[in-house]
Formats: sequence, structure tokens, C-alpha cells
Amino acid sequence: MKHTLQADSIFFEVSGRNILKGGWMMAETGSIVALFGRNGCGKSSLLNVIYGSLTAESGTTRIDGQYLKVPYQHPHLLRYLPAYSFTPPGLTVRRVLADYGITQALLLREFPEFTDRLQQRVGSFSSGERRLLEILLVVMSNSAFVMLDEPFLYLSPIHAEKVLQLIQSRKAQTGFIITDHQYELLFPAADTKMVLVNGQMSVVHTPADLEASGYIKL
Ligand SMILES: Nc1ncnc2c1ncn2[C@@H]1O[C@H](COP(=O)(O)OP(=O)(O)OP(=O)(O)O)[C@@H](O)[C@H]1O
Repeated sequence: MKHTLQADSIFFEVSGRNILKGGWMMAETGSIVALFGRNGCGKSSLLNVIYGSLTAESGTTRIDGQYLKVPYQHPHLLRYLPAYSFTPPGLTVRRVLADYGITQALLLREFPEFTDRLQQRVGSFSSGERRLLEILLVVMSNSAFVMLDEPFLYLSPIHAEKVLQLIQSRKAQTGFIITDHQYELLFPAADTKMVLVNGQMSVVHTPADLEASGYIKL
């Protein structure tokens, strides 16, 4: 079954500064949406408002037409990878996998490097290893939509490629909304590309459009 996510009328201000001025988002299963924009333009704020973890002046999130008052309370519909680490350091890999409803077999099939690490505590991982695990927890969860905030930032090029392939292989069942500054990796993989400039969103089609928005220099 195809799912749709629609967020509308997002206005968010901080200390009198208008960060989002009518932000919106549309996504559907079977597709990857990439969100670009300069540092500090409001991409994380937008995702947090959609998720319900940030209260804005206004903004609504609907999935399959149903208004979600507190979206993060519906993890089967929407999950979010924030830019910061979120797994409790005292929990083992085995335990966090169980919390996200992910089988060990699924993780090890895709990332066998975790084979000897299932009993280890997340807090003993390097920051890059922990980031990879957290990305996989969110990407592999059975949620209708997944939003990822800078997933590739701390990954090696090989892991970034593998994660992107995994996302591609799962997009039929999960719609993805991804923001990341590694545009050369993300742009070709995305089905829909958007850029946030001066608090407003637009759809872009080519790298030249992205350059015209002031985000990149070709
Ligand atoms: N709770 C807050 N308190 C103060 N300022 C905030 C808060 N949340 C966001 N901001 C400000 O809002 C602006 C947008 O921040 P946001 O993190 O959404 O940007 P971003 O586009 O995700 O940036 P980056 O690409 O650097 O991660 C920034 O100027 C930030 O300092």
C-alpha cells in the first residue's frame, strides 16, 4: 500500500527571526526526497516541526490524510534520525535492535561487521560506529516514513554508499526525507529535490537549479 506524508503551513521563528515562512513537505513511499540548504537555513527545524519535537508558530503533519497531533508518538508511521546521538550508551546492540523491532539477521545480512559486536554496549562504540548503527536502526525500522538529518556526515565513503543502497532497496516500503550537505551523493539518488532559501521551499530539478538557489557553486 502506498503511503503519503504531507506537511503544510510551517512558520517558525526564533527570537523574532523568521526561520520558516510557509515551509511544507510532500513525500510518498517509493520515493526519496532530498532537502538542501545552507547551514542555519532551517532544515533541521523543518524536520523537527514535522516530527513534532519542535513547537512552531504553525504547521501540520498528515500521513495518509490523517492529521497527527504528536507525530513522534506514531513510530510505525514516522521516525526521525536527529543530527545528534540518541541511543542510551548503556544498552547493548542486541537490545537497541529489539527496541526498534529489527532482527539481528537483517542487520548482519547488510552489515556483517556488527557480527562480534551484538553484546557490546553502544557507549563503547566510536562516534562513527555509533552513528552508523543509529542510522541503520532508523532506516531498517518498519516505519512508513523516515527522516534523516545529515546521515552521511560521519560515515566513511564506503559506508555512506552502502547506507544509500540500503535506503534505495527499502524505499518501496518506506518513504525517505533526507537532508545532507553531501549533495553529490544525495542529489542523483533522490527522486525529488528541494531547497530551502529564506524560509521558503522550492523544488529543484538540476544541479544548475541548486546553483541558482545559492546553495552550491558548480
Ligand atoms: N531552539 C533554538 N534556539 C535558538 N536558535 C535556534 C533554535 N533552533 C534553531 N535555531 C536557529 O535557527 C536557525 C536554523 O537552524 P537549523 O538547525 O534548523 O538549520 P539547518 O539548516 O539544519 O543548519 P545545518 O545545515 O547547519 O545543520 C539557526 O540560525 C539556528 O541557530
